[in-house]
Amino acid sequence: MQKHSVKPVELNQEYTLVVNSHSHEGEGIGRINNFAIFVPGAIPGEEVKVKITEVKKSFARGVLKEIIVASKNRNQENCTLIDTCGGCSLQHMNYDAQLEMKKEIVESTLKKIGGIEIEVAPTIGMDEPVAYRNKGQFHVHKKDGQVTLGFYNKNSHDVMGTNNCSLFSEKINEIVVFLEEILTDEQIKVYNQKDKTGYLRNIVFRQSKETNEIMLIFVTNNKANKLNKIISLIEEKFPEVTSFFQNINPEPGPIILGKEFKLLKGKGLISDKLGSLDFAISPESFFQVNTEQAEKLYTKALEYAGLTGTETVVDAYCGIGTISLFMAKHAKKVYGIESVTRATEDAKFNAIINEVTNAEFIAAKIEKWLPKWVEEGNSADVIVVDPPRKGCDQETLQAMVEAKPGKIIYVSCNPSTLARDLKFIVAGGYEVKKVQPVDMFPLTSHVESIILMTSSTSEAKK
Ligand SMILES: C[S@@+](CC[C@H](N)C(=O)[O-])C[C@H]1O[C@@H](n2cnc3c(N)ncnc32)[C@H](O)[C@@H]1O
Repeated sequence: MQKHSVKPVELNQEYTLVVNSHSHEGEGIGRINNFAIFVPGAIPGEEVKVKITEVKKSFARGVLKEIIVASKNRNQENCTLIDTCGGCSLQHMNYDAQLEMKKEIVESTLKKIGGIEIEVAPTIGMDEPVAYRNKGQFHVHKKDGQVTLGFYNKNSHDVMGTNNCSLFSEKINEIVVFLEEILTDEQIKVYNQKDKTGYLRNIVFRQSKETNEIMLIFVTNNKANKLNKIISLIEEKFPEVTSFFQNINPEPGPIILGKEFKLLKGKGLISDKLGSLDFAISPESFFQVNTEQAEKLYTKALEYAGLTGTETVVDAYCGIGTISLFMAKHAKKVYGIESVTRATEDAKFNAIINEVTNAEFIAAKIEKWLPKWVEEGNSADVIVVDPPRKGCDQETLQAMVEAKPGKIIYVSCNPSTLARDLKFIVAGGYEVKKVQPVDMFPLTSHVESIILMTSSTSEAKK
């Protein structure tokens, strides 16, 4: 980006500009005298009036005041909270345009950070991108005696009610309203972010798409259990809530869940289905938030692996064993490696309920386990990695290329760390063959991708 000694825009002034590109967060970008202005909510092709809210050395940011010429990709029916909620940054665009933008984000990030130029496949979208979230994390807030469950405002930590959020099922929205009523009536002390006092901090929901059963997790500031009355009232009205947990989080920071979970009532697990496989999920285990799209993602992983029944597969960062079990029925042996012990236990249980006997799950950090496993002379035909947003550690990447599998499949929810890691793997003797974005998070700028890499050396296992 070019640096300007005299900025062509001034704070709080209004300007008219044409938007001609977008950022990786989906904000529109227009230029004044070649000085980039980022405008959330503006779409490439639009002419807009903006008010400048921030001026930096090489760019500025503005709020959209008026759309002078609208894009044909502008969505006309938006959520009533579009101007305040920080949740759905792409909801002002129609769905096809969102999918196209995500493809472009992946393509340009791979090129810019990874130096990889490749044709990216069109993003796999949903038939109907609504009510897709199987997990919701709501902040609990009290003002003038009234309790609200909601999300942070766009530009602050003020909590705003969700007003029937379309990302969740009707049932979750009904329970949210009911909880707001009973928490207000029962005078439950709500945690105050500012002075760090109070009891109830967050309420987390998980819902099974297959069975509709719901798990509720009450996040509290201390170990006291003041929730029994609330639980009885919910149980009476909503029999689909089958597990009630307390999670204790005394830490003052922004992380929602603490380390300790206590089952207060119910089964303690919810069950869901992906393809023909059943999965049991504990409150602390990772499970993709969009069940319908997760199934498409894992089906793609299986297609890329091209298994014939003779292969050894390593599924690194395996969670509750989703990808491992998708692969196990078509491979000789699968190793699933996961750092959260409880998730590994879920994975072992999931192998049993699906009658899979050739998958072994190991509770370990992959950056410790894989180098040792390779050093002991082991090798795999296919290595799948599906790391958290920060991507893979150097030790993992190094061990992966040293293991010389015929195929590496990389599943990622962060194009930037993906691009960084692919660059390393390419330097280690691999070629990027296929890049497939999958829309796991419709209406937001987040994008999941799956990448197939094959070895470009003859030493690797075919
Ligand atoms: C994006 S999730 C993917 C889980 C699984 N593949 C799925 O699709 O459900 C990443 C997983 O990696 C686990 N994890 C994080 N750091 C790890 C590490 N250093 N070694 C092994 N697993 C790790 C997390 O607990 C989480 O379950």
